Amino acid sequence: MVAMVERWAGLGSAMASIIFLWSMVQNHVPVTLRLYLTTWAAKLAACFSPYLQITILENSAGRFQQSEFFYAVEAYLSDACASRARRLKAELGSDSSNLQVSVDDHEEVTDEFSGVTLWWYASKKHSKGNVISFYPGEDERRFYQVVFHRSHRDLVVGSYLPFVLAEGRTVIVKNRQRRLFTNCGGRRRRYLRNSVWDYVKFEHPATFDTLAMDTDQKEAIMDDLIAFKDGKEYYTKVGKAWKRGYLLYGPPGTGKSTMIAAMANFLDYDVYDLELTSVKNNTELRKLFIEMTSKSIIVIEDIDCSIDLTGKRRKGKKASSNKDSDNEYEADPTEPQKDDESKVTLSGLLNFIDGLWSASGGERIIIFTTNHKEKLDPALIRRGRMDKHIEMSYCRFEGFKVLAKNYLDIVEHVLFGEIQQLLEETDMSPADVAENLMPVSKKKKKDPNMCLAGLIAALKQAKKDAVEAAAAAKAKEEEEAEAKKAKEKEEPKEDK
Ligand SMILES: Nc1ncnc2c1ncn2[C@@H]1O[C@H](COP(=O)(O)OP(=O)(O)OP(=O)(O)O)[C@@H](O)[C@H]1O
Repeated sequence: MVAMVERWAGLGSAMASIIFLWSMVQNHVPVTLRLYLTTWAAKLAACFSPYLQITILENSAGRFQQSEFFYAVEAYLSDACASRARRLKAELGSDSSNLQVSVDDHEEVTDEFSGVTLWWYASKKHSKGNVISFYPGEDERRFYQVVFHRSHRDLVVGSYLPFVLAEGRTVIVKNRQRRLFTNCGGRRRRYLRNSVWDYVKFEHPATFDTLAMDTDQKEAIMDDLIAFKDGKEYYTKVGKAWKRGYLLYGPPGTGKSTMIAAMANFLDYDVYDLELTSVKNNTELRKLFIEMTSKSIIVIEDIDCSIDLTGKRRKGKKASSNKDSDNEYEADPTEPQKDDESKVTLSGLLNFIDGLWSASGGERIIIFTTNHKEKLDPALIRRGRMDKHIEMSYCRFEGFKVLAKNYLDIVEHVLFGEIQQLLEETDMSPADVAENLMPVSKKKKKDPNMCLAGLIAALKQAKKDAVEAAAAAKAKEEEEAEAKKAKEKEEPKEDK
């Protein structure tokens, strides 16, 4: 042991002499030659070094996929080694009271495995060349490196790294903080995060229990989701990409967005809210798809408003916040019209839904929502693309009972009979029913009688309005028929 120490001390003084000489020489050597010598010195040092290093990049497959191994390492180090690091970063965990502390970038930490010491460190690399950059930018790739003695190579590759992967996965599941991604966030924020997506924590509380819907329909959807989630082997066996499409259609306020949140909570998936009107062209769309992770739900709301079914994207903003006019877009007259190559097209969208890109990563659900199913191109919603079409409809008694439990904590009431009768005769959305069950004052909150009486009044009013609207429509129809008849009578006279 002493001899070994002496040998290392000798080596240390030799190194000190070399460094001293090098500092003297480099002032008199041209820059190009200096770079050349530095590169060779690094290569030489690597050859003689008794240590090996393994790099784990954040992006694998040429940047197209985020590496699961990288995130497993990140989670493992945070959990197992963070206590030994000097510089840490802290973030809020899955519930806001849960603080997650992890190792900061450019920090080195040690780990022990079967009596062997390993050194980990995190850094960033510039994609164009070998320059290590310490500033956030679009072309930076994060990576972890583990350094160990070459005699432990088999142990590290065969046992340690698989151990890190398994432990990291467990930590990820434990700390999983689901995210709601959007492509509408500020460009600057996305740039700083080095991603085309911006995100916030996904916190929607909806579940299938709180969803007002026919019980059988609800159970069928949950069964379908479970079959999908557990279906990896099945999809591989039949040679299909592991993805599933759902079309949610129905009038405004019937719970399409709520259903998406319930699905995400049920499956424990992230949600990507894709706003097509903010996507410049098919190339940008491809980039967005590539950067989505697996175990995610991709949502395109009001699909009939985003894509012109002749294949061209509509431009401009929503004309009004009025639900009934949600499908209308006004062209911006100040903006010059661009040619088709600079737009997202229907065929571009279809390519990414069922093209090769959609298969990378797997375990993805794609959901379209619309208030007007009949306006959609059959190609867009055919089975295989949108595998399941789910109608979200007006509130009936079964749905109402769920809302009464959610909002008033009651499962029975003397007024339920009258409400059931009215709900069968009137089309009212669950959103409107829920609105009537919401407390408007402290007093009303304590009194379900008042809420239910208010709902009965609203249902009666809605029924009356519907009868009047139907009578007015009928009268108009009759008037038009009369006018047509009168015109037909007059026309032969004129001919004479
Ligand atoms: N089926 C439902 N079950 C429980 N709550 C519902 C349901 N439908 C609507 N709601 C309530 O109404 C609100 C609006 O519903 P939601 O946004 O899900 O409707 P939507 O069908 O997506 O509407 P739009 O077509 O206008 O986007 C929700 O926040 C929720 O509180």
